[in-house]
Amino acid sequence: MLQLTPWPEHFSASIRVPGDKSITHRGILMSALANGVMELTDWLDAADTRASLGLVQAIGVEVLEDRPGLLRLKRSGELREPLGPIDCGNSGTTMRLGAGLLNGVAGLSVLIGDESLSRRPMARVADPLRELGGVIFTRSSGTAPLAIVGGRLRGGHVRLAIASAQVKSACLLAGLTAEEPVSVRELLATRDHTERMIHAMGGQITVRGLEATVQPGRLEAIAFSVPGDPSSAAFWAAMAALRPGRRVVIEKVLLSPARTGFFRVLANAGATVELVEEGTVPESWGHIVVTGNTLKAVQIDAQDVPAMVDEVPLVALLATQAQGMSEIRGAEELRVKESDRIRVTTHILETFGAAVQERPDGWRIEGATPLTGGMVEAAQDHRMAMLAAVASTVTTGPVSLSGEESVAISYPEFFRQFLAVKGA
Ligand SMILES: O=C(O)C1=C[C@@H](OP(=O)(O)O)[C@@H](O)[C@H](O)C1
Ligand SMILES: C=C(OP(=O)(O)O)C(=O)O
Repeated sequence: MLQLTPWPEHFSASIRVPGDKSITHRGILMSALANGVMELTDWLDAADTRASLGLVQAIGVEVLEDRPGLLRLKRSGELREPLGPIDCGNSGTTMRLGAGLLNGVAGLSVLIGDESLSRRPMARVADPLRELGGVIFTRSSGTAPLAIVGGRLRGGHVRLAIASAQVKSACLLAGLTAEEPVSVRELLATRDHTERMIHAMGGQITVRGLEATVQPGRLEAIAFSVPGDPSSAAFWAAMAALRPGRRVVIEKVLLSPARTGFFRVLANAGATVELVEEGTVPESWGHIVVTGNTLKAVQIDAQDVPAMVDEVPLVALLATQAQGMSEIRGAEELRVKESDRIRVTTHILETFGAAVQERPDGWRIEGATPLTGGMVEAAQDHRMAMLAAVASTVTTGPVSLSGEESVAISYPEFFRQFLAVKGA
């Protein structure tokens, strides 16, 4: 249990956040489909990406170097059938992208996960892979464990019924080892790191609007530096935006438009937000400066969600400090993340005294309301733990937070940095 005491009204900080989780996962997983040595500098070393590392090691990828700041991986020979079940831990990305990748491994692969991951929907990935000819089983509830009989995928065309970069990516990775090309049509544009990385690694991929088509073929390994994760940067940006007179600079962050929706919402709410591009490899990256001003209410709907899906709970927190009625709709996907993030966010914000009306797909939130503090639980969800910590920077009283160790999933150094910035 962590005791978080109230913060000063104003502060100014410069922060470096860990490497992007989505890009690190893809770099690790795609090393299994490549010739040569894959080299990731500034990779995210956290529990979720370690699950992906375990997965590729189980099928024959060799770790040449694994140290802070540098990961070097090489596929040795043909991919081999894993000896036992592969534990994806808490990581949906490992399980779903892994389900696609393992179609290219002859034999049986079984994917298991922790209690939270074992509750999350996997039929969404098993169904389209089956449509492409894959042989894949889930429990009758459509959840993990997953069993994949590899080497059978034909290829073809699938149309996805939900907006999910993980499901799209699973189909594209499966397509690289299929007999025929795979085309995936998505519902709304989601993060396109997989498409970009296939292209950068010499794969044949075309993207037209919402449809991506990949040709089967081996990739070539690449070396690149992973920019900071905008979903981790969002916690610092929110802390600054919550009060006039606060300012943060976040260095070397991924600025891909498919990931920066939250920063656009901050600007619409009245914060001063600058995204300054400094490079374009492996994708646009640069620094972000956020200065707090008086906030006004925001309106979010389904179209806005994919570019900020993991940041939506922070929008709810901001709405409690914004003048007027904010409405967040079309975010029902949050209910099937590591926790039911709509319910847990409501619980945290209500405990602190906010005026929150929960809906099936989001919230109506009336602001601005003073937040008191109190005792909250992160529901073993890293993003809920960090949400509560960000909220504690504007509460009048202390916050007791349990489940704070969950930050090891995506941002192990979060609380160390948080206390350092506060000067505690
Ligand atoms: O593709 C990815 O790397 C991710 C996609 C999103 O999930 P969905 O595909 O379920 O929307 C996101 O919530 C997750 O943290 C990472
Ligand atoms: C939803 C998340 O990750 P995953 O789906 O990979 O567990 C997240 O990091 O917020």
